[in-house]
Amino acid sequence: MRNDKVIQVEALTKQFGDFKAVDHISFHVEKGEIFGFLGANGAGKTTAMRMLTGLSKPSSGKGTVAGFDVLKESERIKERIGYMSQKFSLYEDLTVKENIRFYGGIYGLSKNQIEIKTSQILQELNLSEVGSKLVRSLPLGWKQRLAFAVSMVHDPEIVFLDEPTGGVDPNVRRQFWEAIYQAAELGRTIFVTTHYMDEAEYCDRVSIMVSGKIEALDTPDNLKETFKAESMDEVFLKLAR
Ligand SMILES: Nc1ncnc2c1ncn2[C@@H]1O[C@H](COP(=O)(O)OP(=O)(O)OP(=O)(O)O)[C@@H](O)[C@H]1O
Repeated sequence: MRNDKVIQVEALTKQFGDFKAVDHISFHVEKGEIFGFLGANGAGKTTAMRMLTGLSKPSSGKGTVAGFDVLKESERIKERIGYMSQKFSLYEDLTVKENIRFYGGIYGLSKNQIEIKTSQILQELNLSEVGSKLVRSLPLGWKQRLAFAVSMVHDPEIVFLDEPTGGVDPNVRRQFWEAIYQAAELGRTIFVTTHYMDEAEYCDRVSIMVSGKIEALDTPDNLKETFKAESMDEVFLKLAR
């Protein structure tokens, strides 16, 4: 892992009226890192992620994502990142191939690049046989893997995953995590929110957000040691209750 900071923020804050949904968070993420972003419901994860992905303007604070300023260069940031939301954005009424082509087009890939990417993704995901099927007909786990691949169609430096594995069983989640590891091995940085504490164990480092603030940030092993806990589940319960 090289020591490049691909995300670096200082005192980043988002205020809705008098309420600070994100309250002066400061942290960095290194290139190729799998960074877990944890917190109970309503802790402020999605709000923070929206600021990091250029979808929402911070109320105060500063920082860079992929080398661009979160306050002034949100459009540049969007070009350099991938994003997979909780309700991932595949079109159910389009086929697998059509979805890949559509997003390739959105990200400005040439026709040729789109064709190459399409066969690459279908092959990597073992989806060649269902390329012409409607996304609607695929099992949820396949859709999640496809959405992840599509979020990287433009070779982004950082991929933001917002609870990417909701609703599928542990086996299917493990397969998804294999895909995450593969992407990280290629030097891609992964920023992932999850409610599953076994997934937190798979991350290089984990931050835990409580009421808009980052209350802890370290490797899973160090967090367990610091909080005298057997598992990340216990760490999370001690902090976020
Ligand atoms: N546009 C908004 N206006 C006012 N309050 C908001 C807005 N967006 C979010 N909030 C509030 O900010 C807080 C943090 O919400 P956020 O969605 O970031 O939490 P979260 O950690 O992502 O939760 P979850 O895990 O449920 O997605 C919540 O109390 C929410 O009600």
